[in-house]
Formats: sequence, C-alpha cells, structure tokens
Amino acid sequence: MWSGLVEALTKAAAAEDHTPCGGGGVLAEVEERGFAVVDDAWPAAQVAQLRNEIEALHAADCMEPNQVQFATGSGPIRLTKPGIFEADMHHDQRRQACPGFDQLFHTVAELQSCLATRFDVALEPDARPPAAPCTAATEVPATSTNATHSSTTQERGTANKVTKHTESAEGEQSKDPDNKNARDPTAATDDDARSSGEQQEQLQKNQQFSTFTLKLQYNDGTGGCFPYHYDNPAPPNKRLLTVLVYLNANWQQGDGGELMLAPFLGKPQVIPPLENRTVIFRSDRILHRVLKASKPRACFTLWLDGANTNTDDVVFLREKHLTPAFVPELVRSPLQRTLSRAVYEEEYERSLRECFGANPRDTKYAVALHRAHLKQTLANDKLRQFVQHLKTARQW
Ligand SMILES: O=C(O)CCC(=O)C(=O)O
Ligand SMILES: [Fe+2]
Repeated sequence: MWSGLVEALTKAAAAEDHTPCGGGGVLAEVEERGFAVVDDAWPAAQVAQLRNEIEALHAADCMEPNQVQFATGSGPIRLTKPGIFEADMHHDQRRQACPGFDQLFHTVAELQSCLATRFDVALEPDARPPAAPCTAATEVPATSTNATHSSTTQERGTANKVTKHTESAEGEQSKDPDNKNARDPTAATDDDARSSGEQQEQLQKNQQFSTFTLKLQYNDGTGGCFPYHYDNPAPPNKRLLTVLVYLNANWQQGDGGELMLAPFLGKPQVIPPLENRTVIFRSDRILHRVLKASKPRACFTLWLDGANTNTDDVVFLREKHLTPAFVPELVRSPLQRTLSRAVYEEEYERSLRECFGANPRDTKYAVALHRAHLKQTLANDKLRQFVQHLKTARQW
C-alpha cells in the first residue's frame, strides 16, 4: 500500500544528484536539511480513494475537533483549533469505515523498513517502561526554573500535557499531536455497545503498542490553521519522522492552508498542500505551522517513532552549548527546541493569535503560556545573551 512512496524514495536514492544533497536522494535530504518534498508518489486512484474516505468521515460527523489539552492545578483545560478535524486510525471501529486507510494502517512496516535504511526508526514497540517525563528543559544554569510535565502524560508518541509551564507548551499548542486523552465523539453512537470510556481505553492501548501514529485531517476551510510547533517537543514523545500526504485537487494560490517549515535560523519554506504531495521531515527538529485555509483541505499524517529519540544529549541544553561556535550544530539538533520560542517569540505569538483568535479565552490562555515560557528562558542572563545572538543569526 505504501509502494508508490517507497518506490519514489528508493528510486530517488538510486538516481544521480537530483536533490540539493546529491546522490543520497530524498532520504539524504531529510537527514541534511531536516525535510524533503516528494510529488506524485501515489497512484491517482489511491489518492482519490483516500480523499473520499476523509470527506465521508467528516460528512458523517465522525471526526473530532483538533484539541490541545493542558493539565493545570485546577483541572484540564482544552483548547480547540477552530475548523480543524481529525481521526486517529488506531481506533479499530473507525478504520472499518475507511478501507483505504485500514490497509495503509496495516502495512506501515513497508515504509518503516524503507526509512530504517537511513534513520533510527523504531520497528518494534518499545518494551521498556515509558520514559520519565522531562523535568528540565535546560540545565543552564542549575538554578533555572524547569518545565514540569504532568504525570498524567500519556506513554508514547504524544506531546506532554502540561501545567502552567512552558517548555512542553510547544507540543500542546502544536495540537497535542495525539491528544490521546480527548474524548472521541464517535464513541457514543447508538449502536455502540461499549462505553466511550472503554473505547478510549482500547484506543490508548492500541497506541501504546505501536511504533507509529496515523491520523486523518480535514480542515473545513473557515480559516483553521496550526500555530508554530514541533511534532516532537520533548520526552516522553518518541516521534522521529513526520510524513504528511496532501490530497487537495485543484488547490490554488489564495486558498491558503500552506505548510510553513521554519528550519532553525534558516529560510522558511512555504509549501502548498497540493494533491499527491508528500512532505517528510524530522519531527524533533523542524519547527512548522499551517497557514489559514479558506478552502477545505484534506491530508493524512504518519508519525514514525524513533528507537532512540529524546536522549538526554538532545534534550538538555548545557552551558557548553551557549556559544556561537555551537550554532551550526544547534540548527541540526533537537536541542534547538529549548530556545525556539525565544528566538521566534513574535512569530509564535502571532501564529497563536491567528489559530485561536476566534475564541478569546483560548487565545488568552495560549498566549499566556507562551509568554510564561519566554519569561522563564529569558530570566537567565546567559540564555538571554545567546538568544540575542541567535536572533541576529536568523535568515528571516
Ligand atoms: O496539516 C498540515 O499540513 C500539518 C499539520 C501539523 O503540523 C500536525 O498535525 O502536526
Ligand atoms: Fe505538526
């Protein structure tokens, strides 16, 4: 089922110098630049079927609003991205309604083994106990306030459900990439013998023993967008690679909904969500957002876990990193996540306002979290100076 894409990736790798990175093809490009775009990898009939399945799910009201959940001292708070709906394919019953995606779901290993030729993707579910939630975003200096992650954080592949703190807010605002704890609106239909709680439990169990996440997304074209985020903001998230496939026939300039990638300090890339376009990027080091869409837009995303994502050396920023000499390494390292909100503070805030603007309460909350994070980062002299340096090194 993934053979079109696998073939495109393999062929490109065998070809001579078709990519900016030379002979290694698309996968080398992802390794070097952190992202790559592949057009027309999928058979047209498959693209049409997948688009139809997403539209049918949306029309039947079987997708849930894309939400972000924050755990706070006074209970969880959920922010909804207006206009954006999603369906997690780990939900067995929902998959029955979309045979094309069901087949994709059961054959992800085809793509995993192709990508494993160059990336450290997890091929087997992790048998180890879940990683401890990250308790410190930076170790510079030892006195700096550390992000605290909720102990209710889900075990795998998801953003942290956070408290007032800031570091993991990237993941939450990113959409809580999985939002595993959100209630599934399809879980309480009349013909559903089980309770929504049981279904939710089953969904979480399915996700826990998987090395990937497959989700469908429908944007209804009423201005929905995503604020800046990393798909893997911090532990216990395990995502290594994000694979996005767009299904929008007749997309035109002005329709909006472009994916905007912002490689750290580099030139941003605006990528129209054209039909049969696949975008692959490193989940832990490509900052991105989606611009407002004024036309309906459909896509699906496969997130592949890594076997060794978020090891301490890419999570904890140390004093030795705070030097201009480290910048070339930082732009290729997930360590950048610790500083990204400070380096792009205005862009983050603007994107949050665009995303949650329709709902003043949510906007206020999202912006407050962003600012709290900034305050924490910038309270430290060394970090503040280094951020200043990084801002001057930005190419936009
Ligand atoms: O819809 C897109 O183009 C990307 C969505 C996204 O960034 C996400 O789901 O994490
Ligand atoms: Fe994303």
